[in-house]
Amino acid sequence: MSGDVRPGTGDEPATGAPAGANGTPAAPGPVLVLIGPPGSGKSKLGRVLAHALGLSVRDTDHDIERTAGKPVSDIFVDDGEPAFRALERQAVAAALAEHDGILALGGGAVMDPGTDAALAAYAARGGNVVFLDVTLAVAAPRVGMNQARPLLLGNPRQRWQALMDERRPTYERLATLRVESTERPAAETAGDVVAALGLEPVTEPADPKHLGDEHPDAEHLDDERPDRRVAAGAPGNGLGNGPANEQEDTQ
Ligand SMILES: Nc1ncnc2c1ncn2[C@@H]1O[C@H](COP(=O)(O)OP(=O)(O)O)[C@@H](O)[C@H]1O
Ligand SMILES: O=C(O)C1=C[C@@H](OP(=O)(O)O)[C@@H](O)[C@H](O)C1
Ligand SMILES: [Mg+2]
Repeated sequence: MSGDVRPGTGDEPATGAPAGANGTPAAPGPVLVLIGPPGSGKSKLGRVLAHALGLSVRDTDHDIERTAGKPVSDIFVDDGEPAFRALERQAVAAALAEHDGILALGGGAVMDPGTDAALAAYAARGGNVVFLDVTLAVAAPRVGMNQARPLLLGNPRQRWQALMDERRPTYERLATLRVESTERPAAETAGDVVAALGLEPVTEPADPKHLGDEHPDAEHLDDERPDRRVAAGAPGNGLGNGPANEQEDTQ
């Protein structure tokens, strides 16, 4: 296990509230929310966790792209970052209110004061805010020169570190659980999250439609086709493993 639970929450039930099916908090909202910088693996872990737990996954970047009808990178170029952040604020609020599975946020979402407050309230009512912590050395090859991350264009390593330095205090303050996203396979990191929160993996593969595959832009947004993304469950934790999990993301 690499990670820690925020002091004061470690002795409580995984969801901090009487649990429903597979850790679903009694209070409305996602089973868990993934936060962290670009390349920490929020989008990927979201899908792996959802598949392993038999839950649906929602990624606010995908919601924003669907609303805007274009990729995040185009929103930044055509409309500017403030317009993207406004869409993101709405997308996160809607997802926190509506979604009851796994929720992956964009890396900068937590810096919006309204989103910050909404996540703090979600955690206060027993929600799980999972900070995927990662070093520049691990994140840099993952994000690379990917044009889909407009904030990293120019000098990706310098930009990434500057963003992380600015955001780390917020990630740490909001997190109820911090897990290190290292060079291990994503399924192992997901296993840490599952174990720390006391969630129950399913043994049968989840229906692909629960993995975001129905998203109209899924092919563009995410070239990991869910039905071939997660291989056979790893012994003991029901999580997929291996090369099928290591394909390239765009967000
Ligand atoms: N644990 C991991 N091991 C190897 N590659 C990973 C891991 N987690 C994510 N990746 C890869 O890194 C890239 C960025 O991951 P992604 O989930 O999009 O990060 P985020 O949503 O946090 O920006 C993707 O190509 C993804 O497949
Ligand atoms: O860090 C950020 O401000 C951003 C991160 C991206 O999401 P990922 O963290 O999933 O890459 C995406 O929301 C947008 O490019 C802005
Ligand atoms: Mg992402």
